[in-house]
Amino acid sequence: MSEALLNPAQLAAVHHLAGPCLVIAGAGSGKTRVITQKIAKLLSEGYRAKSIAAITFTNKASQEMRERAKHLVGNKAGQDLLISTFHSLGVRILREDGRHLGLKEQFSILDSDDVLSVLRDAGGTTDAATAKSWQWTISLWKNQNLSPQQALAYAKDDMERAAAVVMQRYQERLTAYQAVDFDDLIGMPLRLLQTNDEARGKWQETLRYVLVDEYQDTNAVQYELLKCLVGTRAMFTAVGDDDQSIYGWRGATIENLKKLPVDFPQLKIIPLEQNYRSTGAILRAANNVIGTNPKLFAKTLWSELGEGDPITLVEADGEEHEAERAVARIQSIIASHPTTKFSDFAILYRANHQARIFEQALRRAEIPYKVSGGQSFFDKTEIKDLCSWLRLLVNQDDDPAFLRAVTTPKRGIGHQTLGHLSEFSAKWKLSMFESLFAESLKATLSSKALHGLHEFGRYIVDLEYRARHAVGAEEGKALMMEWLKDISYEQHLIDQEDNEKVAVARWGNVLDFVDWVSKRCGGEISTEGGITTESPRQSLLDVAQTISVILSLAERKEEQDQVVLTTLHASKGLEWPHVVLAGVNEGLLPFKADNDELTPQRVEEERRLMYVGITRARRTLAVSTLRRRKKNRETVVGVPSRFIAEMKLDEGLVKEDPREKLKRMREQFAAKAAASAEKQAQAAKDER
Ligand SMILES: Nc1ncnc2c1ncn2[C@@H]1O[C@H](COP(=O)(O)OP(=O)(O)OP(=O)(O)O)[C@@H](O)[C@H]1O
Ligand SMILES: [Mg+2]
Repeated sequence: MSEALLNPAQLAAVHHLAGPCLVIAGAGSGKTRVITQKIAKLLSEGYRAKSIAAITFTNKASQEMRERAKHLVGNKAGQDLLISTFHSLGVRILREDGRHLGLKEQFSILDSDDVLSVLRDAGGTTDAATAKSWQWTISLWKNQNLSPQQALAYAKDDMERAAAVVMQRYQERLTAYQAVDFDDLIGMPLRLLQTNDEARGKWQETLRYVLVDEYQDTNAVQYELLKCLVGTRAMFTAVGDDDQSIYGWRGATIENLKKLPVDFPQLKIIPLEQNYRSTGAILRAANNVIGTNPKLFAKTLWSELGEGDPITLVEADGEEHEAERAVARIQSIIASHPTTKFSDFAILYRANHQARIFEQALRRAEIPYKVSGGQSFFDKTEIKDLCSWLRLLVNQDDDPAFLRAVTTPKRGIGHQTLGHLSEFSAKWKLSMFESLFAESLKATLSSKALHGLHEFGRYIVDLEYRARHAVGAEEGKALMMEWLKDISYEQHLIDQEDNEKVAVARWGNVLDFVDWVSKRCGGEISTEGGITTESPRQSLLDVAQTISVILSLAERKEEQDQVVLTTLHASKGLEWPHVVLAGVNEGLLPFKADNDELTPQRVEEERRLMYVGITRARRTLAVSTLRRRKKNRETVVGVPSRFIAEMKLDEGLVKEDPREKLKRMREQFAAKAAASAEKQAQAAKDER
């Protein structure tokens, strides 16, 4: 990549080295590209790699930027660049110079759970909700750079005053533990640089040039830190888009954009107007939506990529139907454009919990995917626990599954016993399960231990028998519930979790899993657009077999070619050729909790989120909305999001006709799968 691939405005931003520079421009206009190119420019101007700091919003974005930089400037220089988030830069400053604040080099960093437990302790409460609300409030204060004393003065009611008092005690405890929380990773370096001339001089000398991506989502403390780092030399470039400011709820403030020209009168502001990412249809929809918000910086964004495909509106009957339609869309696009990869697709949603149904549908279709910026349903501890049992039913020689099942929930079989069993099985080349009933095992184990193991073994054999004969949804479900009761799994979750709410949520996941599995036992009858497909009823063991295969496929595939599932927040800065925006309904996007008020400011931030979502798409965009949706386990009527009307799709819209599309898709996909199987068979033959 060379500078030839920059337009004049981008070039101006890259070449402006005389002072501070702000690139303010819409999505996909090449702001991030300006940053990487500017790094190359700085190196060519004689800046040392170690003296250039580029600050990104997430760790993942840092990694990507480093890769791109290496590509441009070579591995050595690429490695030496200081590319990090504000937080990891903060860690670095504190490790080197935290001693001026009384911090040892090896201080610890508390994660959110640690913070909660310190807060419970400091505030003398066991109530999780109270501790959470303190955590939230204290974090917001810290992001506004308020000390506990200032917070107390600032507190506007009894609740806030209580939080400020807890904040004081919380801070004292952190000092005593030599620990810092995430907010301190910004706040403490700032305090250090503001109060210690030597440290400030050192860091200003070390970092000769600073570049900041996603500037619109910095908070007040980060801005102050940036100011301290660049000092009066003010050698920095910030790039951002006020229309993509989506972290206001976490204390990010658009004020930082307004302050910049005031604090740095010599600031050069460069707008970019050409969008290189999206087709005309997508860009128009994005501009229409964001046009509804009040403007901070006027912007025009145009694209040379042509009108492209119209945007597809999908109206789904419910969440499962929505997921099926998304899967069908992926299959259909791949079938008609054979060079398309799975990694060309992203499914974006507002809230993490929306991922699960998509995961299940993708698994069923054997499409590889990864859940980014959140945990996969199938990676949740409770689901992995249950899957280990199912795997063991299918294949008793699966040692890892055996080990997990025999210890989850705990049944008095200790590590020592299992250690002996493992040695024994290795010696005799048996699986652990096979070893259970070996005569000679008696010699190595106490009769109590042996009894426990035998009991477990017999239970598995019996459960396998019953699973083989539990055919259909009702029987499958009944057997699973019986099994969970036999092993007291719900109690196990309660014992494991201090927090009752979490235990209840985990049990809820278990029930969802039971529903999902038993539905498979029932055989599926799905009717879409007049086509009815029916798969036969199966036994629980058959379904367990399919799940085992799917699980092992998923484990093997640590590959790159995967559909991405991610929240809108985590999708910032990224792009995909094909995007599905899911659950575009009132209540979901804009999001509204039951006792929550949707203020105009909130709607504006949600609208920016919608804008971020639309602008991730390069070639095709499907917006899907639910006619009925689940809310607190009840089904309610789904109202399309106001943002759909704001897209003004009238001319450029197709409504997906499920009947035609589905039929065509199934035929194409089947033909393609058959051709590929044939090719593989031929290749195997040739090899022989
Ligand atoms: N001058 C250019 N010529 C061709 N392609 C470009 C040019 N500038 C940027 N691009 C491409 O356009 C796409 C968007 O660029 P980039 O990600 O830098 O935009 P951005 O402004 O940072 O977007 P976002 O606001 O979403 O973060 C990328 O695929 C990038 O490689
Ligand atoms: Mg970007």
